[in-house]
Amino acid sequence: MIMERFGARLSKAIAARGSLCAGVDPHPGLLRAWDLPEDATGLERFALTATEAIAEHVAILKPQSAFFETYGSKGIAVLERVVELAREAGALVLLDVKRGDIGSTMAAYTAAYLADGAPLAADAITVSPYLGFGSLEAALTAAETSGRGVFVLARTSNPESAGLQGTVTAAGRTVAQEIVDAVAERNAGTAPLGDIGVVAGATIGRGELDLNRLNGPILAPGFGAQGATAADLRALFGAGSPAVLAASSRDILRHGPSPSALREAVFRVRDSLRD
Ligand SMILES: O=c1ccn([C@@H]2O[C@H](COP(=O)(O)O)[C@@H](O)[C@H]2O)c(=O)[nH]1
Repeated sequence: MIMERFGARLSKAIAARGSLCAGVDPHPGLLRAWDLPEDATGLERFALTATEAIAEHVAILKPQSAFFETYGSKGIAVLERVVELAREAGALVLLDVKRGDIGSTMAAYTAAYLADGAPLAADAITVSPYLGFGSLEAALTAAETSGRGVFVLARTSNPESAGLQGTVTAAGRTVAQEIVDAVAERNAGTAPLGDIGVVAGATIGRGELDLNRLNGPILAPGFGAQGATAADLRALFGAGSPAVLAASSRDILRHGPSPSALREAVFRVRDSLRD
Protein backbone atom coordinates (compact mmCIF):
# COMPACT_ATOMS: atom_id res chain seq x y z
CA MET A 1 0.00 0.00 0.00
CA ILE A 2 1.38 3.42 -0.96
CA MET A 3 1.73 5.77 2.00
CA GLU A 4 0.25 9.24 1.98
CA ARG A 5 2.82 11.80 0.79
CA PHE A 6 5.49 12.78 3.32
CA GLY A 7 4.63 16.50 3.23
CA ALA A 8 1.03 15.73 4.19
CA ARG A 9 2.05 13.26 6.90
CA LEU A 10 4.53 15.73 8.36
CA SER A 11 1.97 18.57 8.36
CA LYS A 12 -0.47 16.41 10.33
CA ALA A 13 2.24 15.26 12.76
CA ILE A 14 3.28 18.85 13.46
CA ALA A 15 -0.34 19.90 14.01
CA ALA A 16 -0.79 17.07 16.50
CA ARG A 17 2.56 17.07 18.31
CA GLY A 18 4.34 20.36 17.63
CA SER A 19 7.43 21.24 15.65
CA LEU A 20 10.22 19.79 17.77
CA CYS A 21 12.47 17.30 16.00
CA ALA A 22 14.19 15.49 18.86
CA GLY A 23 17.56 13.93 18.13
CA VAL A 24 18.91 10.60 19.35
CA ASP A 25 22.66 11.23 19.33
CA PRO A 26 24.45 8.73 21.57
CA HIS A 27 27.64 10.78 22.04
CA PRO A 28 30.37 8.98 24.04
CA GLY A 29 30.27 11.85 26.55
CA LEU A 30 26.55 11.37 27.08
CA LEU A 31 27.00 7.61 27.58
CA ARG A 32 29.54 8.45 30.31
CA ALA A 33 27.20 11.02 31.84
CA TRP A 34 24.44 8.39 31.93
CA ASP A 35 26.87 5.98 33.64
CA LEU A 36 26.81 3.59 30.72
CA PRO A 37 29.73 1.66 29.18
CA GLU A 38 31.09 3.07 25.93
CA ASP A 39 30.25 -0.04 23.94
CA ALA A 40 27.33 -1.54 22.05
CA THR A 41 25.48 -2.46 25.26
CA GLY A 42 25.75 1.13 26.51
CA LEU A 43 24.62 2.40 23.13
CA GLU A 44 21.59 0.10 23.23
CA ARG A 45 20.54 1.18 26.74
CA PHE A 46 21.00 4.84 25.85
CA ALA A 47 19.21 4.79 22.51
CA LEU A 48 16.27 2.65 23.61
CA THR A 49 15.75 4.60 26.86
CA ALA A 50 15.79 7.91 24.98
CA THR A 51 13.49 6.68 22.21
CA GLU A 52 10.98 5.14 24.62
CA ALA A 53 10.87 8.34 26.69
CA ILE A 54 10.73 10.84 23.85
CA ALA A 55 9.20 9.39 20.68
CA GLU A 56 5.54 9.45 21.67
CA HIS A 57 5.73 13.17 22.43
CA VAL A 58 7.31 14.49 19.23
CA ALA A 59 6.23 14.71 15.61
CA ILE A 60 9.55 13.45 14.33
CA LEU A 61 12.58 11.74 15.82
CA LYS A 62 16.04 12.17 14.30
CA PRO A 63 18.55 9.43 15.10
CA GLN A 64 22.08 10.46 14.13
CA SER A 65 23.43 7.46 12.21
CA ALA A 66 27.12 8.25 12.87
CA PHE A 67 26.87 7.42 16.57
CA PHE A 68 25.38 4.00 15.75
CA GLU A 69 27.81 3.24 12.91
CA THR A 70 30.63 3.67 15.45
CA TYR A 71 29.72 0.26 16.90
CA GLY A 72 29.55 -1.61 13.57
CA SER A 73 26.87 -4.21 12.93
CA LYS A 74 25.77 -4.15 16.60
CA GLY A 75 25.22 -0.41 16.36
CA ILE A 76 23.21 -0.76 13.15
CA ALA A 77 21.03 -3.40 14.83
CA VAL A 78 20.31 -0.89 17.61
CA LEU A 79 19.48 1.76 15.01
CA GLU A 80 16.96 -0.61 13.41
CA ARG A 81 15.31 -1.05 16.85
CA VAL A 82 15.18 2.73 17.33
CA VAL A 83 13.42 3.17 13.97
CA GLU A 84 10.92 0.45 14.88
CA LEU A 85 10.23 1.80 18.39
CA ALA A 86 9.76 5.35 17.14
CA ARG A 87 7.22 4.14 14.58
CA GLU A 88 5.33 2.19 17.24
CA ALA A 89 5.18 5.40 19.27
CA GLY A 90 3.64 7.22 16.32
CA ALA A 91 6.62 9.45 15.50
CA LEU A 92 7.99 9.96 12.01
CA VAL A 93 11.66 9.01 11.65
CA LEU A 94 14.16 11.31 9.99
CA LEU A 95 17.41 9.37 9.72
CA ASP A 96 20.31 11.81 9.75
CA VAL A 97 22.79 10.10 7.40
CA LYS A 98 23.78 13.03 5.13
CA ARG A 99 24.38 10.79 2.13
CA GLY A 100 25.58 12.22 -1.18
CA ASP A 101 27.39 10.48 -4.05
CA ILE A 102 27.36 9.96 -7.79
CA GLY A 103 23.93 9.02 -9.13
CA SER A 104 24.49 5.26 -9.42
CA THR A 105 25.69 5.04 -5.82
CA MET A 106 22.86 7.32 -4.65
CA ALA A 107 20.54 4.65 -6.05
CA ALA A 108 22.05 2.16 -3.58
CA TYR A 109 21.64 4.60 -0.66
CA THR A 110 18.06 5.06 -1.81
CA ALA A 111 17.50 1.30 -1.64
CA ALA A 112 18.97 1.28 1.86
CA TYR A 113 16.88 4.09 3.36
CA LEU A 114 13.90 4.96 1.17
CA ALA A 115 12.58 1.60 -0.04
CA ASP A 116 9.68 -0.34 1.45
CA GLY A 117 10.92 -3.34 3.39
CA ALA A 118 14.55 -2.16 3.74
CA PRO A 119 15.81 -2.85 7.28
CA LEU A 120 16.69 0.84 7.75
CA ALA A 121 13.81 2.37 5.77
CA ALA A 122 12.96 5.74 7.33
CA ASP A 123 10.26 8.33 6.70
CA ALA A 124 12.95 10.75 5.56
CA ILE A 125 16.73 11.11 5.37
CA THR A 126 19.21 13.95 5.12
CA VAL A 127 21.29 14.18 1.93
CA SER A 128 24.20 16.30 0.74
CA PRO A 129 23.89 18.04 -2.65
CA TYR A 130 27.57 18.83 -2.97
CA LEU A 131 28.12 16.31 -5.77
CA GLY A 132 25.49 18.29 -7.68
CA PHE A 133 21.75 18.58 -7.03
CA GLY A 134 21.06 16.29 -10.01
CA SER A 135 23.05 13.47 -8.38
CA LEU A 136 20.26 13.21 -5.79
CA GLU A 137 17.62 12.32 -8.38
CA ALA A 138 17.16 8.67 -7.31
CA ALA A 139 16.54 9.66 -3.70
CA LEU A 140 14.17 12.53 -4.60
CA THR A 141 12.09 10.38 -6.96
CA ALA A 142 11.94 7.45 -4.53
CA ALA A 143 10.85 9.76 -1.73
CA GLU A 144 8.12 11.40 -3.81
CA THR A 145 6.73 8.11 -5.06
CA SER A 146 6.89 6.15 -1.81
CA GLY A 147 5.45 8.65 0.66
CA ARG A 148 8.84 9.58 2.06
CA GLY A 149 10.89 12.74 2.34
CA VAL A 150 14.41 14.03 1.82
CA PHE A 151 16.08 16.98 3.55
CA VAL A 152 18.80 18.56 1.41
CA LEU A 153 21.66 20.38 3.14
CA ALA A 154 21.49 24.04 2.09
CA ARG A 155 23.08 26.21 4.79
CA THR A 156 24.21 24.05 7.68
CA SER A 157 24.43 25.18 11.29
CA ASN A 158 28.21 24.79 11.74
CA PRO A 159 30.38 27.92 11.56
CA GLU A 160 32.59 26.38 8.83
CA SER A 161 29.66 26.17 6.42
CA ALA A 162 29.67 29.85 5.48
CA GLY A 163 32.79 29.66 3.27
CA LEU A 164 31.46 27.14 0.76
CA GLN A 165 27.70 27.45 1.14
CA GLY A 166 27.79 31.26 1.26
CA THR A 167 29.82 31.59 -1.95
CA VAL A 168 28.08 33.70 -4.58
CA THR A 169 27.81 31.90 -7.92
CA ALA A 170 27.86 33.31 -11.46
CA ALA A 171 24.05 33.48 -11.19
CA GLY A 172 24.44 36.03 -8.36
CA ARG A 173 22.98 33.78 -5.69
CA THR A 174 24.74 31.93 -2.90
CA VAL A 175 25.33 28.20 -3.29
CA ALA A 176 22.90 27.65 -0.39
CA GLN A 177 20.22 29.75 -2.13
CA GLU A 178 20.69 27.78 -5.34
CA ILE A 179 19.96 24.59 -3.39
CA VAL A 180 16.86 26.15 -1.82
CA ASP A 181 15.66 27.29 -5.25
CA ALA A 182 16.21 23.83 -6.78
CA VAL A 183 14.18 22.27 -3.96
CA ALA A 184 11.45 24.92 -4.39
CA GLU A 185 11.16 24.05 -8.06
CA ARG A 186 10.72 20.41 -7.11
CA ASN A 187 8.00 21.19 -4.53
CA ALA A 188 6.02 23.64 -6.69
CA GLY A 189 2.31 22.88 -6.75
CA THR A 190 2.39 20.09 -4.13
CA ALA A 191 -0.24 20.59 -1.43
CA PRO A 192 -0.34 20.93 1.51
CA LEU A 193 3.47 20.80 1.56
CA GLY A 194 6.19 19.41 -0.69
CA ASP A 195 8.08 16.26 0.26
CA ILE A 196 11.54 17.71 -0.19
CA GLY A 197 12.92 19.82 2.64
CA VAL A 198 16.07 21.79 3.23
CA VAL A 199 18.45 21.99 6.15
CA ALA A 200 18.95 25.59 7.25
CA GLY A 201 20.69 26.04 10.59
CA ALA A 202 19.00 28.04 13.34
CA THR A 203 22.43 29.66 13.80
CA ILE A 204 22.66 31.37 10.37
CA GLY A 205 22.32 35.10 9.80
CA ARG A 206 18.94 36.74 9.25
CA GLY A 207 18.06 37.33 5.62
CA GLU A 208 20.75 34.94 4.32
CA LEU A 209 18.19 32.68 2.64
CA ASP A 210 14.98 33.44 0.80
CA LEU A 211 12.69 30.56 1.72
CA ASN A 212 9.44 32.11 0.51
CA ARG A 213 8.96 29.83 -2.49
CA LEU A 214 10.20 26.65 -0.80
CA ASN A 215 6.80 25.04 -0.13
CA GLY A 216 8.60 22.36 1.85
CA PRO A 217 9.78 21.61 5.37
CA ILE A 218 12.84 23.25 6.92
CA LEU A 219 15.04 21.29 9.31
CA ALA A 220 16.66 23.82 11.62
CA PRO A 221 19.45 22.30 13.73
CA GLY A 222 21.60 24.46 15.95
CA PHE A 223 18.83 25.04 18.40
CA GLY A 224 19.83 24.37 22.03
CA ALA A 225 23.37 23.00 22.39
CA GLN A 226 24.71 25.07 19.47
CA GLY A 227 23.29 28.27 20.92
CA ALA A 228 20.21 29.22 18.90
CA THR A 229 16.97 29.98 20.76
CA ALA A 230 13.26 29.86 19.98
CA ALA A 231 13.42 33.62 19.44
CA ASP A 232 16.19 33.12 16.85
CA LEU A 233 14.00 30.60 15.03
CA ARG A 234 11.08 33.02 14.94
CA ALA A 235 13.30 35.85 13.73
CA LEU A 236 14.89 33.70 11.05
CA PHE A 237 11.93 31.81 9.67
CA GLY A 238 8.96 33.91 10.81
CA ALA A 239 5.35 32.81 10.91
CA GLY A 240 5.23 32.42 7.14
CA SER A 241 7.08 29.09 7.03
CA PRO A 242 4.59 26.25 7.35
CA ALA A 243 6.90 23.56 8.69
CA VAL A 244 10.05 24.58 10.53
CA LEU A 245 11.40 21.64 12.52
CA ALA A 246 13.58 22.81 15.39
CA ALA A 247 16.16 20.06 15.86
CA SER A 248 17.61 19.51 19.30
CA SER A 249 19.67 16.58 20.54
CA ARG A 250 22.22 17.12 23.34
CA ASP A 251 20.19 19.80 25.09
CA ILE A 252 17.43 17.23 25.71
CA LEU A 253 19.51 14.09 26.10
CA ARG A 254 21.70 15.59 28.84
CA HIS A 255 18.67 15.33 31.14
CA GLY A 256 18.74 11.50 31.06
CA PRO A 257 18.89 8.72 32.00
CA SER A 258 15.66 9.35 33.93
CA PRO A 259 12.79 8.88 31.44
CA SER A 260 10.62 11.39 33.30
CA ALA A 261 13.41 14.01 33.21
CA LEU A 262 13.83 13.40 29.47
CA ARG A 263 10.09 13.81 28.93
CA GLU A 264 10.02 17.02 31.00
CA ALA A 265 12.86 18.40 28.87
CA VAL A 266 10.89 17.60 25.71
CA PHE A 267 7.78 19.32 27.08
CA ARG A 268 9.76 22.44 28.01
CA VAL A 269 11.35 22.74 24.57
CA ARG A 270 8.12 21.91 22.75
CA ASP A 271 6.24 24.57 24.75
CA SER A 272 8.92 27.19 24.13
CA LEU A 273 8.49 26.60 20.40
CA ARG A 274 4.72 26.93 20.62
CA ASP A 275 4.76 30.26 22.48
O1 LIG B 1 23.41 21.73 9.74
C1 LIG B 1 23.33 20.75 10.47
C2 LIG B 1 22.85 19.54 10.03
C3 LIG B 1 22.71 18.52 10.92
N1 LIG B 1 23.06 18.67 12.22
C4 LIG B 1 22.87 17.52 13.13
O2 LIG B 1 21.83 17.85 14.07
C5 LIG B 1 22.19 17.40 15.36
C6 LIG B 1 22.37 18.58 16.30
O3 LIG B 1 22.73 18.12 17.58
P1 LIG B 1 22.75 19.11 18.85
O4 LIG B 1 23.20 18.24 19.95
O5 LIG B 1 21.34 19.60 19.05
O6 LIG B 1 23.68 20.21 18.55
C7 LIG B 1 23.43 16.53 15.18
O7 LIG B 1 23.00 15.21 14.94
C8 LIG B 1 24.07 17.10 13.94
O8 LIG B 1 24.83 16.14 13.23
C9 LIG B 1 23.54 19.87 12.66
O9 LIG B 1 23.85 20.06 13.86
N2 LIG B 1 23.65 20.88 11.77
